[in-house]
Amino acid sequence: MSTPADPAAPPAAGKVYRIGTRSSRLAMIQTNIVRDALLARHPDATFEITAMKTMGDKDKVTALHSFGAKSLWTMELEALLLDGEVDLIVHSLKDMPTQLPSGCKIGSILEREDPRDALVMKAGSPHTSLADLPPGSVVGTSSVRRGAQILKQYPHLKLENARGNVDTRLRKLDDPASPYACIILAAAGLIRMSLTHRITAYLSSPTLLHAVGQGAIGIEIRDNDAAVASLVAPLTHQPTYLCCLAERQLMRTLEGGCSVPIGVETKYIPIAADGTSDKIEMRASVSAVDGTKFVEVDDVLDVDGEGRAEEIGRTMAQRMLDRGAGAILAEIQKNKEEAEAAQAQASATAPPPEKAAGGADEEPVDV
Ligand SMILES: NCc1[nH]cc(CCC(=O)O)c1CC(=O)O
Repeated sequence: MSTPADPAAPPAAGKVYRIGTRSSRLAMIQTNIVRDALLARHPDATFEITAMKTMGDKDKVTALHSFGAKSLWTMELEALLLDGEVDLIVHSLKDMPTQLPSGCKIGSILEREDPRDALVMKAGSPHTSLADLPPGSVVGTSSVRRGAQILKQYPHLKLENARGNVDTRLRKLDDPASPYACIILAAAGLIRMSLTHRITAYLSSPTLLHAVGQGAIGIEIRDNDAAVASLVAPLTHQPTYLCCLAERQLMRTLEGGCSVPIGVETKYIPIAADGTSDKIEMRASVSAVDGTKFVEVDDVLDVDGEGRAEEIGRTMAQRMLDRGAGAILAEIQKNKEEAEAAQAQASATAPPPEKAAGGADEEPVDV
């Protein structure tokens, strides 16, 4: 993969580029950000948006993990990309698997929106923080990363799944009949959807480290398409790009094929022109699902191009493994396999469950 560098020749006037995306409201907003940025640079070109519901959008029942969870939301769009039906795909970077299919690559990562998680209280709640909530209060989240870190600090709170897109989750939260005292969402999604007023508090370390890639928009392209590579490269925000490469390499080194509760925070530290390297500060954690075990590392390391950025992710992952993260990961993997076996057994004996109405509005399995 080459560093997104500045531009080659502009596209021929009148050229048509097709942009693939999921059709949720947030995905469309993010796709419009990319389309507008491309159009501003290439007013003579045409950018068409192809929005689709993906398998993950349509089937809310099938055991997600048995399909390799995360790729459910990206693989059909990637098939369109590889077939030449679209020329680029706009994703929330945090929903992109760390291993892309062969023939695909990241062409650009745009400047990150606020990467933190956000606490959203039920409408009319008198509470303003997690610390404020009485014992037994229900936090709505389907993310093991969010759940584990919240239980670690607030073991007296209860977790309940809260699925659906951002609008759906807010509606469920505010329903007086729902059990939720609050939900946790990515601040970036709320901000981009003009829902900033719903943010009760921003959460960050030591309470909650965000997901790998959270808040960033990633553009996926064909790895042999030099024209589209040079079209999208100028949209890259280099500090975001390097931080996200480091985060994705951390995850790739730790996960061994399955998604696990990894939290991360990175900060890009540019150094004045004194000859020293820019640096990335990275803090990362792995937690047991119930929050009882926890490994965290934090350091500031030199970054100099994408190779060094990935090296930072690998180094920090190795330090976590040296400090016992492997045992936590193995336990999570074992629990996952047992749950899948139980599920397989249940679906072999029970009639197939009805498919939920679902829709383009569903967001991916939470991370
Ligand atoms: N899990 C789904 C998802 N994927 C990206 C975002 C928000 C935008 C982002 O983090 O870039 C969300 C919703 C959320 O977690 O609240």
